Amino acid sequence: MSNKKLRVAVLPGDGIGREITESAVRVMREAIGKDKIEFIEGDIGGIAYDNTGDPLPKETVDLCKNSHGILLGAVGGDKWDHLPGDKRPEAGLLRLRKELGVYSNLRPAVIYTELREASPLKPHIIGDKLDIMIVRELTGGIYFGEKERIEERASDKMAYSKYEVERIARIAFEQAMGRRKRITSIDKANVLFSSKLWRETVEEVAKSYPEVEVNHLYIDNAAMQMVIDPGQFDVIVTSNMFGDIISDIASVITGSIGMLPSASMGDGVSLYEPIHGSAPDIADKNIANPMATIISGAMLMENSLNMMEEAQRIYRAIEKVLEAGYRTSDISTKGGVPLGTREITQKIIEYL
Ligand SMILES: NC(=O)c1ccc[n+]([C@@H]2O[C@H](COP(=O)([O-])OP(=O)(O)OC[C@H]3O[C@@H](n4cnc5c(N)ncnc54)[C@H](O)[C@@H]3O)[C@@H](O)[C@H]2O)c1
Ligand SMILES: CC(C)[C@H](C(=O)O)[C@@H](O)C(=O)O
Ligand SMILES: [Mg+2]
Repeated sequence: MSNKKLRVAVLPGDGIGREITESAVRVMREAIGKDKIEFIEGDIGGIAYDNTGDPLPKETVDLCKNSHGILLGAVGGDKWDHLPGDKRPEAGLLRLRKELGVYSNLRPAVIYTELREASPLKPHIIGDKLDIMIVRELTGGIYFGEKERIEERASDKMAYSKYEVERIARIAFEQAMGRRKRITSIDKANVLFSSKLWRETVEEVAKSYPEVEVNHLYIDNAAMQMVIDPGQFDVIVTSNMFGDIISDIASVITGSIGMLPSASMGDGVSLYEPIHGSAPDIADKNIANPMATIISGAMLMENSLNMMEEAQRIYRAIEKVLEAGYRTSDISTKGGVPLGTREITQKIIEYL
């Protein structure tokens, strides 16, 4: 990237996407100081299909590749569910991830002390601390395998190469080295060939990290363990589909899916997005929780713009807003009147 001015691509997408990205951009602008960054909008998902016939127009890919970081809202909605597979909003997002080569998706699931009551789990199950880093492989596996539909039979191939598993395993081990040095690799090696390769490869990479304790779980047991004893997890490394599922479970333990951000990285520009979807049931009502997107924006500033201090101000402001008792409706437990999307955003700005 040779541009002098820092540029962030903003892709609102569908449903609550516009509301939550607007919130994040407002907070980022305030934290950074005006005019230091240009935020340029692009279309993706259903809205892009409506405007151009393609859920990922070439202009959007060009914009992303010419930016220092990308902030995405969410894509999808009933309106586009009837479309053929490659025209669906979700296909636009998958193609973007693939085109950018962002194979490593980091999904930190952290429970804020103030939100313990919002968790569906009992306090003694949550324990003292919940701080899990889910490392999800993002550009391979069943999402991108050969697909076939012949009349009443359909298939999706789940394939992984050793190279793909090795590179994501290394990312996970590096994460673990900076944390509590414990990795849980999740697979289905009792049934799937691709999982057997996954497990063998993780074991091989583990030899270079003797300080890290490695544990393997099958996905079905992992889903149960996440609910009965989430405190056992430090870093989780897993494939594309298992990571998608286990991160939704982890998110709700933290109080709401509206709290979980993500960073997707590869060798080029990185993509930041909340882990939740376009939530069509609450779109345009000013009730969506914008915090996952705001935290994703802060991660973008930290990792892609080298603005560590400014990002820290955002993380702290969110903590202070929660400490002061402000909530959106998805995390509101005490029967008070929850704030709307715009109003909680304003509070976060006030606490910066
Ligand atoms: N990354 C993405 O763009 C992404 C991720 C998941 C789903 N989707 C798409 O989104 C659409 C809806 O999918 P879904 O309903 O299965 O999942 P979803 O994550 O959109 O919603 C699940 C539930 O969580 C709630 N929710 C989600 N985000 C919230 C927020 N920020 N604040 C408060 N509540 C929130 C919703 O209201 C809903 O009740 C589908 O078209 C799906 O394909 C997109
Ligand atoms: C919308 C969909 C393609 C996407 C995924 O499965 O990766 C979403 O669920 C996510 O978690 O980001
Ligand atoms: Mg998902």
